[in-house]
Amino acid sequence: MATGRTHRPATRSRGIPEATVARLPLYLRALTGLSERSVPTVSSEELAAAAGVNSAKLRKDFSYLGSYGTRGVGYDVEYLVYQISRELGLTQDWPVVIVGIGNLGAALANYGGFASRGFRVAALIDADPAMAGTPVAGIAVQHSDELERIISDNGVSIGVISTPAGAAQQVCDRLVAAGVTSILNFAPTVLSVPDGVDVRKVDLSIELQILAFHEQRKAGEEASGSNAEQDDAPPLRATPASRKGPDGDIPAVMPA
Ligand SMILES: NC(=O)c1ccc[n+]([C@@H]2O[C@H](COP(=O)([O-])OP(=O)(O)OC[C@H]3O[C@@H](n4cnc5c(N)ncnc54)[C@H](O)[C@@H]3O)[C@@H](O)[C@H]2O)c1
Repeated sequence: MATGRTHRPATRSRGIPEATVARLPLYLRALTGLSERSVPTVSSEELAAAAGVNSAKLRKDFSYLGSYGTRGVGYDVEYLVYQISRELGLTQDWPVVIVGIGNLGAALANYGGFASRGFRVAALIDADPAMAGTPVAGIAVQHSDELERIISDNGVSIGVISTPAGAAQQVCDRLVAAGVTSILNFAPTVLSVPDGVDVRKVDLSIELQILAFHEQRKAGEEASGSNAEQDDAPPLRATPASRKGPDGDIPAVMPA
């Protein structure tokens, strides 16, 4: 669900394109489901369907991992889980801090999916002195005066920002100065970071706006279909890629 982009070149150092990296979590989620059902092998078509990705693209993605499957058998589920987890750096524990423990920060802290994917919530930080010591998801909130010490003590490299937009850049600067090199930003603002720091932005309202665009387009197509002669303007239509979800990272539009 993360939108925006990382501040990195399109191809990572080991030669895996960013678009492939962005799909690896989708494969992993599908594979984890198969693993939980003790399914031993899976074909590229089955896995592609489960991940919502085109199967040719899946095979290309897996070739970057050196994983080609066995003809007639498919891919070994457990080995692929291991390979992708290793590639994503999930075979190690990642301590994460969440800054801004309001509605969203508390919901994120309570989300069980982080820990099961190797992300341990090491600390919850908020600027409101009244919140200091308050337990959220079983962790006592700490005051933001402690931010630098917390980052250093816990060896944190990943920070989540869920403060109001006006505070996000300052929080980001402090996180980076304290040693954080990856930031997941929920605040509706663009963050400036130095080279070497990755930022991913999550904005549900942007996702909704994209859906609204498609809804409007569908309604326009219906209207022009039933009353085509009255509509001179060419409607915008989505490219096929924009309908594919994970395959089409940025929905593109072009004149019909
Ligand atoms: N990305 C999304 O899809 C999405 C969805 C919902 C909300 N948001 C955004 O997430 C942010 C939080 O929303 P919310 O509803 O939880 O707000 P909220 O007001 O409930 O919580 C914000 C918290 O941040 C704390 N805070 C303020 N300044 C701080 C600072 N400098 N350092 C540390 N903590 C600080 C406040 O004390 C408060 O507890 C907002 O920017 C909002 O727009 C994004």
